[in-house]
Amino acid sequence: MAFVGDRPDFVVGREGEEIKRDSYKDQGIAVFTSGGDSQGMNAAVRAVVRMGLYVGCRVYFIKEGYQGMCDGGDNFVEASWVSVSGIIHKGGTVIGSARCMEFRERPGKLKAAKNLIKRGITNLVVIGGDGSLTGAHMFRTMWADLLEELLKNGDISEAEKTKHSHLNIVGLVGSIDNDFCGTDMTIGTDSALHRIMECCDAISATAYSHQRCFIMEVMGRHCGYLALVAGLTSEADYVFIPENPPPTNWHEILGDRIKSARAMGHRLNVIIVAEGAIDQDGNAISCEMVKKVVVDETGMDTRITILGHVQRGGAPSGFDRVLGSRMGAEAVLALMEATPSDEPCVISLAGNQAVRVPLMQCVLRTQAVTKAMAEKNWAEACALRGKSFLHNLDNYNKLISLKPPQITEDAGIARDGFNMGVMHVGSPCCGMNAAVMAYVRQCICRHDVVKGIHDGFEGLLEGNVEEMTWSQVTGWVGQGGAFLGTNRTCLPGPNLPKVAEAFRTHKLDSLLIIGGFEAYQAILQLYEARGQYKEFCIPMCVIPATINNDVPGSDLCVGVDTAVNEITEICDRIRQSAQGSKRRVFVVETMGGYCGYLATIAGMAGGADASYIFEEPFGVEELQRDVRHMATKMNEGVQRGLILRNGYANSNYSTEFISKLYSEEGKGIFTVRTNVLGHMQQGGSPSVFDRNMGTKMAQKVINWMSEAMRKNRQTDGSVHCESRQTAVLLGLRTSKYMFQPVDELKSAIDWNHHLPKDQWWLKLRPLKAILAEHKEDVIYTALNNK
Ligand SMILES: Nc1ncnc2c1ncn2[C@@H]1O[C@H](COP(=O)(O)OP(=O)(O)OP(=O)(O)O)[C@@H](O)[C@H]1O
Ligand SMILES: O=P(O)(O)OC[C@H]1O[C@](O)(CO)[C@@H](O)[C@@H]1O
Ligand SMILES: [Mg+2]
Repeated sequence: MAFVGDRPDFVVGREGEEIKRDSYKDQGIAVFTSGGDSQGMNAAVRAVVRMGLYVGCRVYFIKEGYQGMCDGGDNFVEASWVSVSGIIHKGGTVIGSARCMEFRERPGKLKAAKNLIKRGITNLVVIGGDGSLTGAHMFRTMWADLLEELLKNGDISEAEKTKHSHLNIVGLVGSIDNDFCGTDMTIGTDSALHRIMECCDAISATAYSHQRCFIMEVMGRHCGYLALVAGLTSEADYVFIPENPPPTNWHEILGDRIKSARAMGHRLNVIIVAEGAIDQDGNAISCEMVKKVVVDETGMDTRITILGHVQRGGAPSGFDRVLGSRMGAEAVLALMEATPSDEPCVISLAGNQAVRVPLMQCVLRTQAVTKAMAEKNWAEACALRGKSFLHNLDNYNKLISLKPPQITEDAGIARDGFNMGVMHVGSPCCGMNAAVMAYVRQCICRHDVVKGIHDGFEGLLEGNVEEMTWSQVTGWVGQGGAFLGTNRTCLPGPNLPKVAEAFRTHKLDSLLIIGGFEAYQAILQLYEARGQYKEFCIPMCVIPATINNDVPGSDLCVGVDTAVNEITEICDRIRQSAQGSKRRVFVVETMGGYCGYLATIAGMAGGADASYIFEEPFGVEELQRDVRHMATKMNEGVQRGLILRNGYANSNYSTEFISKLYSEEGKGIFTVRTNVLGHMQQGGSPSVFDRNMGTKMAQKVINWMSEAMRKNRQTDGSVHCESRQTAVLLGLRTSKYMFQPVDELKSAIDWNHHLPKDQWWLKLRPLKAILAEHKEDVIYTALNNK
């Protein structure tokens, strides 16, 4: 979705057609949430309402899911712009949800159909899990038949039947389980993982103190996604999931694993059990059973913690708020663009893109997983869950198999492998340690030697280099900052001879730099100096890791997700601080260098009224317009305003200037307070996404590095390579990880501001504006058109 050329009151739908504001005047849309609630449902509801109003529809809530649809009456409520104010940060669903037996049966569906027809509603946005969407699919399949019966019973007229002959349905997958085939992530899963990870971190602390073994049950009646990802990102000793039951002798394996870990000096063990875990025969594996095995096999002091509904509660993560917002807006456009011959669709996430996938296809695939599990075809069940599931499973198995007992530090690891350097360049960020941990362990497994270079190039020049060990990186995945130390200012360029000498001294066969824009610059400088220094003719790679999200060649950097969450949470708290006080506007300054990603995405997640960034030039006109807009909102009952400003947005229109402007112009209407967030954005506990991304990227680099070193091994055993394909950056582009020569990325950069020329997220800004917009007469100009 984007604005069209110089006509900002038009948006373009996904298919390229123009949709004018009010182009669907008086169409009726209803939105409802169904099944288990999930964090982010409110963001989706808000987006459906506001995008629906933008295109001119009448929007209705159906309260309490299918139950409300069957019951009718007060459960149908017309929505307004204000009715979804102040809900984006709330967990659960403000319009209520239910599991409804009545709707499963024909009489229930008849009642629901009649209630819709009587209100002229034939456009539905269903937000729910696999069950809710399956129900929607059945409802639509039976629609013509239901209408026939309603007519026969005299419940509707012939005219009503003709007018409502077609039911349009678009589904949004809202469920913490991530069990619906066809989307990478369901709305709520990321937040549930946040909750689980907070608990894992907390449990680990008490487990450490008492040297205990903890068995944690996480949700997922039929799906092991939550357990799997939680296990991977908390370095759990064992994970039980339904799709991939453990070997029949799991009792012994589990016992041995725990005993070996203790022999290595580990003070604690964590075992994660999915609620729906089963064995090879399909029998449930409960926490009690696992506890008995642990106690019998090891005699360990063992405790069970069942997380339960805690996982579905609490504030949604930044990711879920943005996901819900994007999906909700896209659902409205999909409904409006649908023709009677179109199949109903589900709005799903493929990489960074919102895409429309046929509902029926997703339902059938989701049902196929159930069938595969019933037939004990585990490989098929895992494959049907999708690429991301398989990837996590593979990663988990590799990390686990990397752990003792197979490999111990004193087991005589061959020292004739490659010497692989790893360091950080740039500012620290969350997820860096996870990447180092995964890299180190897998190198050791391949019998390579990892040279950990402390404090970037400064450390290298000072000889601060050590061989890294297995146990050294235990527990690193969940830790923020950069244990290896990092340095932003010392680049190799001015010190090439000394850097070359250090490469020689440490006999480096490859180099991985995990860091920000400066990490990219460093590898580029080394690559460009290959002609003078043969020491730099080794495979080199960058993993982009910075909260700025300004590294070329990658849509996302490690560390960004944690920063977005930090900012989003702080904004929630800042806004809440003004509860009960008079109308107030907060001006919040975020980090990001020249990149406006954080201000934009955290602004979208926090429901900000405006966000000022360098990429979208603004001047007095825009500022005046926004101040007036804020005043209008306040006059109409909105109590608090939130303005985000990226630190480098404009050197003249500083944070202080903007605060003063709002203050002066808002006199008598609202007061203004300023917050400069600073380094708290870099800190905190790494989000699950960043832990996972760091681990995943390191895994990919290992494979690439090993192949590059092997291919370029000389007869004397040294490594020598010159091609541009051997100095690369690993980036996430749309939904693919790609190794791109650093040299090729040079032309994709605005070197004056250290920014990629093409930034995918800028296309989200018009949506952000629509969702924050209030008055009909306020027309936003879109960035893309400037
Ligand atoms: N086959 C079906 N036919 C009609 N309605 C269904 C069907 N399956 C589910 N529904 C309706 O959807 C509701 C929610 O389904 P379910 O309890 O499976 O939750 P869900 O949407 O899968 O969410 P989650 O699993 O995340 O809690 C059911 O209570 C029922 O009203
Ligand atoms: O709230 P209820 O009905 O107990 O639902 C619990 C179930 O909901 C889910 O969390 C999905 O929302 C399942 O994983 C879990 O088994
Ligand atoms: Mg379900």
